[in-house]
Amino acid sequence: MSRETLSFPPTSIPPLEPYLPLTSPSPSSKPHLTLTYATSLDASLTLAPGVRTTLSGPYSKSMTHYLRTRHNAILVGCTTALIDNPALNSRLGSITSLDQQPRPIILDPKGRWDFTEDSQVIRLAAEFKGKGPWVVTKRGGETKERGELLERVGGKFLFLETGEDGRFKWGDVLSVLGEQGVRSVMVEGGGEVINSLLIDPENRLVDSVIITIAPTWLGKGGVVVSPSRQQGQTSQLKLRDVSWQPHGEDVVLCGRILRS
Ligand SMILES: NC(=O)C1=CN([C@@H]2O[C@H](COP(=O)(O)OP(=O)(O)OC[C@H]3O[C@@H](n4cnc5c(N)ncnc54)[C@H](OP(=O)(O)O)[C@@H]3O)[C@@H](O)[C@H]2O)C=CC1
Ligand SMILES: Nc1nc(O)c(N)c(N[C@@H]2O[C@H](COP(=O)(O)O)[C@@H](O)[C@H]2O)n1
Repeated sequence: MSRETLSFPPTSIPPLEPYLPLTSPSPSSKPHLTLTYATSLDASLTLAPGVRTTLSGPYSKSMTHYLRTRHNAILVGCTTALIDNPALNSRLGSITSLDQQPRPIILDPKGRWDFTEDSQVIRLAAEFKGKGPWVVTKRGGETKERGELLERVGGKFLFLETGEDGRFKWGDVLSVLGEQGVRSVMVEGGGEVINSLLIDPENRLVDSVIITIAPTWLGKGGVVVSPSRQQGQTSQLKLRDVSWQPHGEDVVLCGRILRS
């Protein structure tokens, strides 16, 4: 149960601002995509598959909750939804209206996320402490009962086709969210989601990255951010416009992907 109340100091906002979505974006453009996650010094998101690991300290955690208020939507893969049972809302004490909460989006092509009314994200939506989730699935990935539960809390299923690899194209995901009025998406993870976005061949999907680096090594065997190199790839995937900010004992790295 998440009953905490967080605060983020206004003085910490200006360094993040250049990497955040515009407050009045053009409705015709692709939604702004911010890739944001917490990592260990050895690029792990979690100690082992199937495990939730806390990496962010209290200051960077508050920053994440501020970022959540600055995006229309927050997206995770269904394994993260299954393992973490996340809240996916913002617990900043300054929030006064549901409009300030991001829309949780779960990528779940096969309907593996077995949510019930006790799932955190559903419960919080029922209590108006977060928005009802949108579950992006393939036809057949939905059930009537789950559809009704989503509707009761203001969520819904969105349907997309997958490719032969069983995956949605990221461009299609962003298009369907754009059609629903979403102008900015904060992608939190997990590993597969992040790595697949980073191997997008033209690097046109990710607008900015905001990464919390915790002063810890998790060791081998975790879920790691390390995108597969494309066949014949010799260039590095680099960031530009980089800035670093300390948040307690963590360091927050902001940047934009350098396009070759
Ligand atoms: N430190 C941090 O900041 C964060 C840590 N985490 C951690 O990450 C771990 C989970 O990561 P991981 O195991 O890699 O799983 P993910 O959360 O990335 O989910 C992967 C699943 O999501 C679905 N999916 C992902 N991309 C697509 C796509 N393009 N099209 C269709 N479906 C897609 C697939 O479901 P299917 O297989 O059913 O097709 C896939 O197996 C957890 O332990 C969690 O705690 C998560 C977020 C942030
Ligand atoms: N920023 C950040 N730091 C960590 O240490 C984390 N483990 C995560 N995980 C992500 O946050 C979600 C949990 O959110 P709630 O607190 O339940 O709202 C989790 O599902 C990951 O996406 N993030």
